[in-house]
Amino acid sequence: MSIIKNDYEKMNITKIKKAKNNKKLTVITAYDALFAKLFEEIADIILVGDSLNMSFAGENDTLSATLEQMIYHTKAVCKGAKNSFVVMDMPFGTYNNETQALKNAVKIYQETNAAAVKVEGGENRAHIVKHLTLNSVAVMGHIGLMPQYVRSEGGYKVRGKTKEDVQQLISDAKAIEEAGAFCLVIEGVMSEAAKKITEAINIPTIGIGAGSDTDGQVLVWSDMLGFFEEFKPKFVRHYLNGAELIKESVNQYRNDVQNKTFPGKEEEY
Ligand SMILES: Nc1nc(=O)c2c([nH]1)NC[C@@H]1CN(c3ccc(C(=O)N[C@@H](CCC(=O)O)C(=O)O)cc3)CN21
Ligand SMILES: CC(C)C(=O)C(=O)O
Ligand SMILES: [Mg+2]
Repeated sequence: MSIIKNDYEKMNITKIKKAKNNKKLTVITAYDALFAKLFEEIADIILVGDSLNMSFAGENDTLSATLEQMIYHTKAVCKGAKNSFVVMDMPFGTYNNETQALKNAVKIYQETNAAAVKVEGGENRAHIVKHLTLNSVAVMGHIGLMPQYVRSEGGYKVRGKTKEDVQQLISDAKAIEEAGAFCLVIEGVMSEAAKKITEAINIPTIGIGAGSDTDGQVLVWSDMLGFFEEFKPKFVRHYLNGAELIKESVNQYRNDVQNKTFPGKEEEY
């Protein structure tokens, strides 16, 4: 434990809100119990992102992730990180209207220990966020580049490049705050715009590809640890050469098997 220097404290909504203009929030994704346990006492929030559809399931985008799959992974993450504030992404198509969104959010609360859900959308979806928060569901918003819109938008596009778009993003952020969200992810937004959005609202913003002026940062665990070799957008920093280290180790294992040095005497019964 001694090598990990941190001031970990168990998170709750009140503490997260107080982090605005205070301590930067560190958010990381997790998809299973083993990794969730490793992140538990370091990250402020663990996100079970629908990015798992790409980095876990090998699909090309997040759209085919199902509610059942997300619940399965969220259960595993909550088991591994019992003390963490866990947020689950509501997958594409599970919050198209108020009634459907609430029904699915209640199912998430009934079947997992997630503390909150995350939904993508700005002004256009604020009424859905409002319906959830009015019914006691804690909601993290997500604006800017919204991966669940990739097919309808025809790609991933960095936002906030024009005055008009910056104004739209600020309106989106305000609408989501007004709807009762406790926190807001800003993804793929020009840094200057993300700064303006952060200044325009009173709930903490969590950036990914949105510069350093948000109230926190989020990264996908397999990106930042270098396990997802094909995915290296500009905003990812590799803190570990995961893929390289794993391939070297498995290669070593194969060599040991082939030259019969594994198992050794001390590994036998
Ligand atoms: N593993 C993983 N990490 C993520 O960060 C992530 C996912 N999956 N899945 C869901 C979304 C998809 N994300 C993406 C996907 C592609 C780009 C991308 O192509 N970015 C371009 C910039 C595009 C532009 O300039 O308009 C890049 O080259 O960085 C960015 C974010 C972020 N999210
Ligand atoms: C990248 C984060 C914000 C996310 O939504 C995900 O992991 O699905
Ligand atoms: Mg997501």
